[in-house]
Amino acid sequence: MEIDQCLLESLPLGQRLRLVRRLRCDQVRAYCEREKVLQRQGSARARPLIRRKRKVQFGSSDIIQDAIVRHDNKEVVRLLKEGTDPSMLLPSGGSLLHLCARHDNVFAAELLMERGADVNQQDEDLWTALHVASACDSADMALLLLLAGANIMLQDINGNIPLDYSTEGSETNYILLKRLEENGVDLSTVQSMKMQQPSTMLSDVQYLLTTGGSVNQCNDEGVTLLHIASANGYSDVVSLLLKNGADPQAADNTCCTPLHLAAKYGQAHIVNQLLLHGADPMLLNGAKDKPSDIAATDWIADVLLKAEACWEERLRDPTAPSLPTENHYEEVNQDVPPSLRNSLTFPISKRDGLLEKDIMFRDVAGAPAPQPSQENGIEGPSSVVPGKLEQVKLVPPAPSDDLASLSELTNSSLLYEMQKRFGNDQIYTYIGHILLLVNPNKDLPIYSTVVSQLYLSSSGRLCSSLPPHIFSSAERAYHMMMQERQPQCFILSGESGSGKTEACKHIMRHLASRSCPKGFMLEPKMKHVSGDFTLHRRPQQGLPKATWYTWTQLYTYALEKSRLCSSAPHQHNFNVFYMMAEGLSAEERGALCLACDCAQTQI
Ligand SMILES: Nc1ncnc2c1ncn2[C@@H]1O[C@H](COP(=O)(O)OP(=O)(O)OP(=O)(O)O)[C@@H](O)[C@H]1O
Repeated sequence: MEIDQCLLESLPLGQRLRLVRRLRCDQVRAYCEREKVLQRQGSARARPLIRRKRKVQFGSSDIIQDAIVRHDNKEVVRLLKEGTDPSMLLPSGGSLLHLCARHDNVFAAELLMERGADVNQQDEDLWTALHVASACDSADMALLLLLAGANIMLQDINGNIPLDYSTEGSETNYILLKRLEENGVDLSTVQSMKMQQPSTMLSDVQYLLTTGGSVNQCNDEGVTLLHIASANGYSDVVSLLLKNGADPQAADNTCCTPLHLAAKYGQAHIVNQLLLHGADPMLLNGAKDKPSDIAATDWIADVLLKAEACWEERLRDPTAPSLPTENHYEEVNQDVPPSLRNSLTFPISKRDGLLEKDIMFRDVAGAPAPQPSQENGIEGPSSVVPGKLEQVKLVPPAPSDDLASLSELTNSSLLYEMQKRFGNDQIYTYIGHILLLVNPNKDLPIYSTVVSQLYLSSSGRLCSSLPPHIFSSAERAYHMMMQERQPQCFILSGESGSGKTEACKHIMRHLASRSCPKGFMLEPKMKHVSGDFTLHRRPQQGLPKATWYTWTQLYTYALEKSRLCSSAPHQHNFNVFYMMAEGLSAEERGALCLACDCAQTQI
C-alpha cells in the first residue's frame, strides 16, 4: 500500500496516525511472509543435503600405514592381497618397512618383505629400516631385517651405520655387533670407513688448490666449502681452507655463516678455529640468531658469548684483544649427539632433520624413565641432572598435524584423523591456532627438558619439522607477549578429566624453563578446586577455568560451584568424586557421608 505524502500531510492528525499504523502493519506482515517463504526455500534446499550421506574415502596407502601403526595385521594382509604396493614410498622417502620398524610391527614387516619390499630402501636421510629399528631398540625387528639381508654397513647422510644408533648393552646392539663379527668387520674398520670422508674432502680441497680453483665458490644454496667442513667438523679441511683465504663471514642463502653451523652442530674445535681466524660472532642469520643463540652446547655458547663481549669491547677500544685466551676444547664432545660427530659432506639443509631425528629417537635403554610430575606438577629445570640422557619419542610431523589443512573437514573426517593419531600416540593436533589434546592416560616420553628445548624458538614460529605440542602453544604465547607487550591467556576447555590441569602444568614447565634455563622451582600454587568449561556446556551455564600466568604465579579461579550440586543431564561431575566413589573403603565413605545412595546419585 502506497500513500501519497501530500495527501498524508493534508489529513487530520487522528486519521493520519491510523493510516500510518495500518501501513506499518502491512509492512510487518509482508516482511513475515517473505521470511516464511525464504525459510521454506532454505529448508527445501537443505533437505537433499541432509539426506545425502557423505562418505570419507581414504587411499589404500593411508589405510595400510594406519593398519601397520595400529598393528591391525589382518587389514595389512587384506590390503596386500587386494594389490596395495608393498614397496610404496612414504612422504619422508622411507618405505612401509621403515614404518613397521618405527612401530615394531614385525609381522607386517615379514609380509611386506615376502611380497618384495626392499629391505635396504633408504629414506631421504638415507636411513634404512635397520637404522630405525636400531634407534627404536626393536631387537626382533633388527633380527628379522638382518635375516632378510639388510646391509648392516649402509651409512646415513651423517655416515652413521645402524650400530651407531643402538644403545650400548641393549639386545639390538648385541645383535648388530654379532652380525658385524660374523661378517669379519671389527669396530676399527667401521671407524676408518667413516674417517674416509674427511680425508676425501681434504684431498679434494688440496686438488682444487693445486688447480687454482677458488676456495670461496658456493653452490645454489650459497653454501661454501667452509660451511660444509665447519658443519661436519673437518678440522684439517677448515684449517686448509682458512689458510688459503676462505671467507669466515661467508653467508649462505639463509644468512648462516660457517660459525653459525659449527655452533649449531656442536663442532667446538671448529668454533675456536673460526674465531681465531676472525669470524664475526655478532652476525645474525635469517632467523635473527647469533651463533651463540643456536649453539648446541652450553660450552660453545659460553665461548661465543665471551667472543661477542670482546668484539663489543673492540668497537669501543680498537686496541682491545679480539678473543679471550682460554680454551676448554677437551670438555665438549660428550654433549654433541653421536650421530653428528664424524659426519659426511651432505647438503647442510639435510642436517636439521638429522639433528631432530637423533633427538626424537634417542631412547636410552636403562635410562631412568621420566619421573612422574611433582605434586605441583612443575619440575623445575633445576631438577634435571645436566648431561643425563632423557627418554624422548616424538612422532615425526605428518600432513594431518593441522586439521585445518584437510580438504574436507567433516565430523567423520575429523574423528577418523583424531582416532588414527591417538592410536599413534599423536595426542596433539592443530586446527589452525587451536590445539586439540586427547588425554593419553599414560606417560608419554614427550615432556622432557630436551623436548622443551627443541620447541624453543627465536621467532615464535613453529618449526615445521616438529609435531604439534603444548610446548609450541606456550612458546607462541610467550612470543606474542613479548611482541605485543600484553598479557596472554590460555583457555583450556574440556570435560572433567580431559587433561586441562596436566596441560596447564606443561605450559608452566615450558615457560619456566624458557624464562630461567638455569632453573628455579615454582611455588606450588595450583590447586584442584575448580570446575571447567565443558565441551557440552553453553557459556552462560558455566564459566571457563581461567588461568593467568604472571611469570612465577599461577592462579586458578573456581568459577563454577553449581557443578557440585546440580549437574546438567549427561554432564560429569568432578573426576575426583568418581575416584572416591570407586576407591574409598566403606568406612572412609561413611566418614565422608558418601555411604548413602543419594551421594552416589549426586555424582
Ligand atoms: N598429557 C597427559 N599425559 C598423560 N596423562 C595425562 C595427560 N593429561 C591428563 N592425563 C591423565 O588424566 C588425568 C586427569 O587429567 P587432569 O587432572 O588434567 O584433568 P582435568 O581436565 O583438569 O580434570 P578436572 O576438570 O576434573 O579438574 C591426570 O591425572 C593424568 O593421569
